[in-house]
Amino acid sequence: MPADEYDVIVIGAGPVGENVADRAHATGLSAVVVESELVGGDCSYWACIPSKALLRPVSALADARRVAGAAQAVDGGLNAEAVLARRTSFVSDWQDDGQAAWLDSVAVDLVRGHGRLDGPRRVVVETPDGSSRTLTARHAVAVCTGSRAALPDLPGIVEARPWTSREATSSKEVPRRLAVVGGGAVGVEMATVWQALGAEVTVLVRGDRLLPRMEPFAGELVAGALTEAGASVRTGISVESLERPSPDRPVTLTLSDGGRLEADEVLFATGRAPRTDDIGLETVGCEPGNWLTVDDSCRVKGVHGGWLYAVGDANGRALLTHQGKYQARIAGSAIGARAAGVPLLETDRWGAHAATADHDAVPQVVFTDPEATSVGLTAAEAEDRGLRVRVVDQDMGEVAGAALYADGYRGRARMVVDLDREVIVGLTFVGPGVSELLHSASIAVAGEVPMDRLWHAVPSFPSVSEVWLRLLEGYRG
Ligand SMILES: Cc1cc2nc3c(=O)[nH]c(=O)nc-3n(C[C@H](O)[C@H](O)[C@H](O)COP(=O)(O)OP(=O)(O)OC[C@H]3O[C@@H](n4cnc5c(N)ncnc54)[C@H](O)[C@@H]3O)c2cc1C
Ligand SMILES: NC(=O)c1ccc[n+]([C@@H]2O[C@H](COP(=O)([O-])OP(=O)(O)OC[C@H]3O[C@@H](n4cnc5c(N)ncnc54)[C@H](O)[C@@H]3O)[C@@H](O)[C@H]2O)c1
Repeated sequence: MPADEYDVIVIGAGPVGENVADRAHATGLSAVVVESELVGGDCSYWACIPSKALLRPVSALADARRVAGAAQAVDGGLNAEAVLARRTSFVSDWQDDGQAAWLDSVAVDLVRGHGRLDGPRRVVVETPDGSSRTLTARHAVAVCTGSRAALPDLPGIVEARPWTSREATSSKEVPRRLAVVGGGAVGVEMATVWQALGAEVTVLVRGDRLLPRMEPFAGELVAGALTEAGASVRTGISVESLERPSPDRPVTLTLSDGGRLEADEVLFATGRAPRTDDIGLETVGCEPGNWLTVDDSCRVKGVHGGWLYAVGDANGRALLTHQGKYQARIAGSAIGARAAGVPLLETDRWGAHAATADHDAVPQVVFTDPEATSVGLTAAEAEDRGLRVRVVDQDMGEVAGAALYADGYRGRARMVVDLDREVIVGLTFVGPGVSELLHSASIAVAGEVPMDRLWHAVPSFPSVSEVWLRLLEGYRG
């Protein structure tokens, strides 16, 4: 085989690209990954890892403060310098040697540079030294190029040099005043961090609540906690223009209610755009710049020969690392099976080559204090799908394990049950320490465990997980 011919070419070495290559290689195929920045992707250096490294000290301190006896031992706030240093250590000071070595250890080749499709099964890489290298794939090319922050087109936004998620997770200084635009996961997590590190934070939300994709009480509890921590959360308001007279001066936002807000930095946490605009999609009959539409094996629809895959953020199905890695496991094995000429792929619902969970069982933990977690459908989404549901709510403060976990525990849970199938289709837990509870809910939802059988899954006393018993009792009456 000539040196630059592989069975599989992966464009983008984020967590998803790494996993597609590894899974395809595990089926006996040769694989190469093309990466233009750092092996490990946004997730490792400017998203999940640094944000969680910054958030963990916030919740650890808050947890201690909520337990009499331990609270008395806490006599100060966070040490911002140490928190930022911990973050920097978790991102290996933005060096990717460790992750590049991992690729090597699983026998996946790495080509550094910007990859672009150049017709069917061909990728041209513009390498850092300005030369180009052509790779050809015998079986498949997987686009795993991720997403970037989407900024609204507002007057003055370029001159304002706003923070995106990249600056919000990598800043080495705490701004005195930070305006956060957007109340999704990035907005609330970063507001939590920077407020706790000493910034004066104002969150500007154009809708009526934070975390609009979750049950309404999630945003309400997180907004309440942010406000108690000293942040200002303003709903029903948007930014109309920005003005920063010079880079070293504050930025002034003009708001939709006619008011103005001055800040030292402004973070736009207003969603994501696919990195599919400059990857040669036009050479294979696809429209550049869009989320790539795929089937459940992550194969791009409408491409002759079925050799092009899009996995992870690039397909827009669920912008989460764990969900992208799940898709990567499915796509990697589907590529392997197709290459081996396996006639029937298991593409039915919950089959080995179908990313069914993307539709019905996407888990998410928003690592604010309190944590906001969910899997499956909200009550409103279930009703939109025409399901006949029963909703059971539970105040988590009434659960003995929760009361022991934190004095005055505040949290809430909601279970959404499909009455026709007698299975749970959605679960939401909001409260301190609930992130580790979520996987039990994912198992119930993805496993479609019957309500009658869940009755036999006994949660330990006195743990926070006894909320399960309360929800099931509420359902059975
Ligand atoms: C602030 C923040 C916090 C988050 N926290 C979480 C969290 O806690 N949990 C969670 O599950 N998700 C979280 N997410 C979402 C998560 O970061 C993404 O879902 C995940 O990074 C997607 O992985 P990916 O491999 O598809 O893309 P990426 O991680 O973006 O990787 C794509 C890679 O492709 C490379 N690339 C792009 N174009 C080319 C090209 N033409 N040639 C070569 N290489 C290219 C890029 O350089 C990059 O390395 C967070 C997101 C943000 C912004
Ligand atoms: N812990 C986690 O799992 C985690 C953490 C961070 C990010 N993420 C993922 O990363 C993705 C991106 O997060 P995000 O918070 O940037 O996006 P998002 O889409 O979740 O939220 C963006 C918010 O900004 C609002 N918005 C959009 N344009 C606006 C404008 N011009 N003015 C004011 N508001 C505007 C939207 O209405 C939305 O509520 C999400 O899909 C999220 O799941 C996950």
